[in-house]
Amino acid sequence: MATITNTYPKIGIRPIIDGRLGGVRESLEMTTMQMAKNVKKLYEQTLFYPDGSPVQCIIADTCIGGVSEAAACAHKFEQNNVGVSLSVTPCWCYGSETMDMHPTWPKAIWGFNGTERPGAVYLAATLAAHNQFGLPAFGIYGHDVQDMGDENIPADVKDRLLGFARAGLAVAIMRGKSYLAIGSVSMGIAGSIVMPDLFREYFGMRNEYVDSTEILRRIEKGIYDVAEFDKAMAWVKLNCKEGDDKNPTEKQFSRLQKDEHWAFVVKMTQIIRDLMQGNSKLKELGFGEEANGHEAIVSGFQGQRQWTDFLPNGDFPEAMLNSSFDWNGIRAPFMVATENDSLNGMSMLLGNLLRHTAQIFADVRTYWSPDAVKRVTGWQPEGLGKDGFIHLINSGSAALDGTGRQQNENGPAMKPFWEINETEARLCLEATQWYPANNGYFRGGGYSSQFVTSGGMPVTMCRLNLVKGLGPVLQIAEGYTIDLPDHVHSTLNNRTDPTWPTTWFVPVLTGEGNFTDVYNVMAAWGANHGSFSYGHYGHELITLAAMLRIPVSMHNVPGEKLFRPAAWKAFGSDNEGADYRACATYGPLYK
Ligand SMILES: C[C@H](O)[C@@H](O)[C@@H](O)C(=O)CO
Ligand SMILES: [Mn+2]
Repeated sequence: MATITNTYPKIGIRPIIDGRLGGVRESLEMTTMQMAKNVKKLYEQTLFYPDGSPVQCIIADTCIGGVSEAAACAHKFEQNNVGVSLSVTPCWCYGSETMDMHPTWPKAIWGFNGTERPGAVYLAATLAAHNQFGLPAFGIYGHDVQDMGDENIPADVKDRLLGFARAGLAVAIMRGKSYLAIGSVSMGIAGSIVMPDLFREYFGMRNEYVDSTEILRRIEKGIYDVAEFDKAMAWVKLNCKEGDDKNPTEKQFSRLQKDEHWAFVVKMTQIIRDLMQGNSKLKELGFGEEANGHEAIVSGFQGQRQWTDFLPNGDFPEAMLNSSFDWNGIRAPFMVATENDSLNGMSMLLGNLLRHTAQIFADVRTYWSPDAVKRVTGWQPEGLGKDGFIHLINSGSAALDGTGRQQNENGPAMKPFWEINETEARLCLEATQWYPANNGYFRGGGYSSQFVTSGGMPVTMCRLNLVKGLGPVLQIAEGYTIDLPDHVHSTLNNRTDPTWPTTWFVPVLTGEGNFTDVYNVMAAWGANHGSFSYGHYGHELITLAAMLRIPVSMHNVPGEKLFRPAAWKAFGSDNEGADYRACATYGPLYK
C-alpha cells in the first residue's frame, strides 16, 4: 500500500548557547542541553499523534552557539522529518546567528526567565530578528524568575510550550495531505465549490477529486473487502438500531429494499474510507490501483442531490467514518464532511488535529429565543439556556461520539479514541437510532443517524469562511451543550427533522462583539455549517490560525489565553485588528 504510515513530523528542539569558549560556553553546556531534554520529555509524555502514538522530538547534536551549528542542526532536522521548531536557552546568545531560518516550520523560542544569565534577553533579541526577517516566531518566557539550573518547567511555560506544539504539529501533519472531494457542488453550497488555491497556499494541501460514480463502480464490480463487509453487516445488525419509518406509507421502501440499502451503505462506508487512505487488502484482491487511496486527511461527499435523488444517502458512511469506532473496534475518527462542504471539512480537521477527538458537523439551524420557546412549549428557559439556545442539526456527518455518552472526570465527554472504552462505544451506539431517510429529501433512501447530545459538555464550535478579497477567516464560539426537558425537546425537534441528530448549544456570552447575546452569535455565523467538539480549545484554534496566517473574525476566548507570534504585537494593540493586519502582511504560509 502506498499510504505512508508512522511518518508523522517530529518536533525539533534547538538548544541555543553563548558561543564564547574558554569559560562561558562550557559553564552553560549542561544546563542548556538539559532544558532541551526536559522539553522533549514533556512533549513525549503529553502529546500524541493522530494514531495515538507519542509525539517524537529530536534535539540538535550540539548546542548551537553560532551559524555553523545552526546549519548542522537544520541539516539534521531536514533529514529527520522535523516539522516544528522550538529553540530553548537559559542565557544570552547571538540572535540572527543561531535562529531557525526555515521558511515554513512553525517556530517558538523559550527564553529561560533567570537573571544569572539572561535567556529572556536572547528571546527578545531573536524575536526582533524573526520580525525583521518576516519569519514570525512565538515567544515563551515564564512569569516568575527561576534560579539557574532549576529543571522545573513552570505551569505557565508548560501551557505555552504545549499550546505552540499542538498547533505546530497540526500545521505539519496536514501539509502534503489531501482534501478528497467525492462528487461536486452540493445544492449550491459555496463551501463545496472546492478552491484549490486555498488548500495549497494556506494549508500546504492538495485537492483530489473523484466523481461519485466511483463509489457505484466499486460496489458493482466488487472492489471492496468482502470479508470485512460480512463482518460489518453482522456488526450493524447487532449494533445499529433501525428507527420506525416516518415516511408516508406510499413513500416507504419495502423491507427487501431497506435491507439492500443497509448493504449498500455499509459498502459505501468501506469505499469512502478506501478512497481516502487506501487499503492493502484491495491489492491482495487484485485491485492494485484502488489499493493506493488519495492520501486524504479529510474528505467530503456531495450526496445531495444527484446521488441522493437516486441512491441511498451518505448519512451512515459519514456518521460512522466520523465516529471513533466501527466494526473494526475503537479507532481514530476519519474526517468526512457532508455536502462536500470543504470549508467545514477543514474546520473539522483543525479541531481534530488539535484535540484528536471526533467532530460533530452540523447545520447551524435555529436560534430559539426564550420568548419563542415559551410561546411554542409553554416552558420558560432557565439555567445555561435562559438567554436562548441554538439548534445544531444535520443529517449525516455528526460523529456518534456527539451523543455525549463517553465520560471523563467532569461528566459527559468526547475523548481521543485511545481513551474510549468498549462500554462507552456501546453506549454511543445504543443512544443512536438509524431512521429510514426522509424520502422527501432523500428519494434514494438510506439511513439517517438520530440522537440527542447529552447536555453539560463544554464544546468549541468553529467555521472557516472564505471571503473574496480577504481570503479565509476563522470564527470560533466556545459554549456548552444543554439538556432540555423532554417535552420541550420533542416539540422543538419535531418541528424540524426528527430523524437527524440534535445538539442544543449555548455559546458563552462575553458582552462584547458578537457575543452580546445568543442571537448575535447565530446571526454572525458565516455559513450554514459549523463543526464542534469537546472542550474549550478556542485558544488553540487561534494559535493555529495565526500560524497559517488566517485571521479570526470572531471568538469568545478570554484575552489571557491568546497566544500568537510575537510580531502580532507590532501590528497594534487591538488584538483583532492586529491579527488581520499581520495575516495580510505575511500572506498565506505556502504562497
Ligand atoms: C435535506 C436538506 O437538504 C439538508 O441537507 C439541508 O438543510 C442542509 O443540510 C443544508 O446545509
Ligand atoms: Mn447541511
